[in-house]
Amino acid sequence: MSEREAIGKARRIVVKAGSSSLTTPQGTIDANRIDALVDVLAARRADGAEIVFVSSGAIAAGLGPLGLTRRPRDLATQQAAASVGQGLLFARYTSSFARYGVTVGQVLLTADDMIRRSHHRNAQRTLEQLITLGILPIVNENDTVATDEIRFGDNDRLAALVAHLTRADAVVLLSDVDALYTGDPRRPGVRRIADVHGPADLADVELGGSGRVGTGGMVTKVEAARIAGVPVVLTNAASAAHALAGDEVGTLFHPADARRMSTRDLWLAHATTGQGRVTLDAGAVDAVVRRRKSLLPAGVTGVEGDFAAGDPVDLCDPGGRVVARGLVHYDASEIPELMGRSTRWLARELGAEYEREIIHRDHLVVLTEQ
Ligand SMILES: Nc1ncnc2c1ncn2[C@@H]1O[C@H](COP(=O)(O)OP(=O)(O)O)[C@@H](O)[C@H]1O
Ligand SMILES: N[C@@H](CCC(=O)OP(=O)(O)O)C(=O)O
Repeated sequence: MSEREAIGKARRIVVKAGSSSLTTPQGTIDANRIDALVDVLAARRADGAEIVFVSSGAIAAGLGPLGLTRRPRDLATQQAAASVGQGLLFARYTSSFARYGVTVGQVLLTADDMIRRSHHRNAQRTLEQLITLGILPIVNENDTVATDEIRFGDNDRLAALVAHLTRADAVVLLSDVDALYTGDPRRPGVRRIADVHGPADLADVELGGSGRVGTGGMVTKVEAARIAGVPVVLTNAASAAHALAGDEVGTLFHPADARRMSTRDLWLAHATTGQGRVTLDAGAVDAVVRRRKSLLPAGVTGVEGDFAAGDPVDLCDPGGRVVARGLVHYDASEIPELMGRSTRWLARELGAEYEREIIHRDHLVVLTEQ
């Protein structure tokens, strides 16, 4: 069975729709296009598939009601727009799916829900239970409380992580462009790419930025496809039915072997940015990279940046190359005093709470093999 055929027969599918496919240029929900997409999802569901729908559009749908004509730059206004828009969007989905007797459940995730083990299991359980109960989950980032530091920012990678969480068989990304092209399709002379098997197929592709209301453009879609671990089809909302049927539309990204990484590690590696850098001596690099140990204060030789405990930070070898990323247990300002010290010394001199690692191995992902 070809991968296209497998998508046509997939049991569980994550479908993600971008803001531009769901909202009008005036910053309101586009009821007609939402209904048309719901028609397609309901039909595939009636065919026996379990659909998990990742819907963007909260910020874009909140612009009109807030009297804004373009996506705001500042976080507080984005949060306000998302708060208004998410409610409107979900109300529309509720009534649109009700036409088919389908009940929908809203799942708003924060990045923390992917990394903290307890939250991660919780999100997984919630999604699984919704599906078991025959409810169609509609997922978005909880933009109203997300902050710039720890935030997915784009729903393409969120969709890939949801595919891992729900053990989906395929992902369909619906955008305002019908496929990946060799360059920005707003420019002449570009060619559609039908299949992507690996990085070599992308070597000459110019991955441009987003459209008017989207986030991330092609870069985040390619990244999502890389980490999904299952076939990913990229096309536009008008071709959704064909994509779900396994027809030759859009671009098919064939899966790489990403299944071996946990969702949490994938998130750390691909969906976070280091908020600072911690430099390791050679022994610590070996411990962290090769032996997969926690990072102890004794192996740290330098610290840069202004991060807080819980933030993702990059770990660098003595030459300055990033070798791992992890969630740090200390504020940046605390580390100079701990550097080079044994945990026993720290516990004796500073108190028992300083006996802990700089980064625990469970909160650490290696980014390069040594
Ligand atoms: N190589 C490319 N192939 C296809 N589209 C591209 C490419 N480079 C940039 N783009 C742009 O990416 C946009 C889609 O990304 P985005 O606006 O983030 O969409 P969405 O809201 O659906 O997530 C398209 O409108 C297109 O103009
Ligand atoms: N969570 C945000 C969407 C962010 C995003 O990825 O947007 P898009 O590129 O349109 O899929 C929102 O609902 O506005």
